[in-house]
Amino acid sequence: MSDNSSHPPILKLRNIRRRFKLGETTIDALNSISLDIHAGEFLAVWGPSGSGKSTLMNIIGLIDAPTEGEVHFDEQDTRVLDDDALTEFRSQKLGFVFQNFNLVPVLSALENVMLPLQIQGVAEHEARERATAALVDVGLERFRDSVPDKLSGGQRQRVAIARALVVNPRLVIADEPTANLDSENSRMVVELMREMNRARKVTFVFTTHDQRLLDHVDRKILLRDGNIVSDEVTA
Ligand SMILES: Nc1ncnc2c1ncn2[C@@H]1O[C@H](COP(=O)(O)OP(=O)(O)OP(=O)(O)O)[C@@H](O)[C@H]1O
Repeated sequence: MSDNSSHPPILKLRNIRRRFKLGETTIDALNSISLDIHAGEFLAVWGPSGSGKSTLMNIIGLIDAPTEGEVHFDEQDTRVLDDDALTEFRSQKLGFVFQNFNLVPVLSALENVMLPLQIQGVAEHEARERATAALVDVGLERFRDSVPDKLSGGQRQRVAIARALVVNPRLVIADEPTANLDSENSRMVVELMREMNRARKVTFVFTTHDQRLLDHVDRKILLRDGNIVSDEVTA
């Protein structure tokens, strides 16, 4: 973990509870979770299926709101933000990487990477330049005109990482980024994220079941039954 604990955290969660109601049944997906994420961290959340990893990532990504508790992002208490403000906040400050890549199939790699910039209202020529630079960074410039179907799984995930990074987000959230990749592509994707973290100080938080990915992290948080059972700094 980088030694920046004197700076305010990017993300501060306090006493987060997330409860789902399914008819008569209540599911406590998260119970009183508190944690801080600081700039520069490379952090994994792991734990068994159903332990609350995706629920936690949705709350960190400001996609879902907790039933109880506080989420502060860059010292902003997100409870006071309305839906439009939250959408704006997400598009400016967060990058997302998904296990299924979530690329738009009819768009080229370059157009996929341009999308978040266009959503922000960045002019076409600037969006094109920045997206091209992001594809160079992930080593895929020569595939800029290829649609996702023509790319391997590992290449698709690298396009998705370029798309997440092109907005210079404060935090990149990756939910099981290697779940659909073979071991060689998983290794490449992890190394790429690690390189972006070390060289560019990009802050990553991701979920994983993959022990090889856990070997590369600075900090790992183990969830079980919606509780943090360990929060271990390994670097
Ligand atoms: N939208 C929802 N409605 C009802 N229950 C939900 C909802 N989302 C999650 N849950 C429940 O909350 C608990 C935690 O689920 P979550 O998906 O966060 O776990 P997970 O650790 O990400 O699991 P996996 O590794 O299988 O993806 C589970 O019992 C799940 O069934």
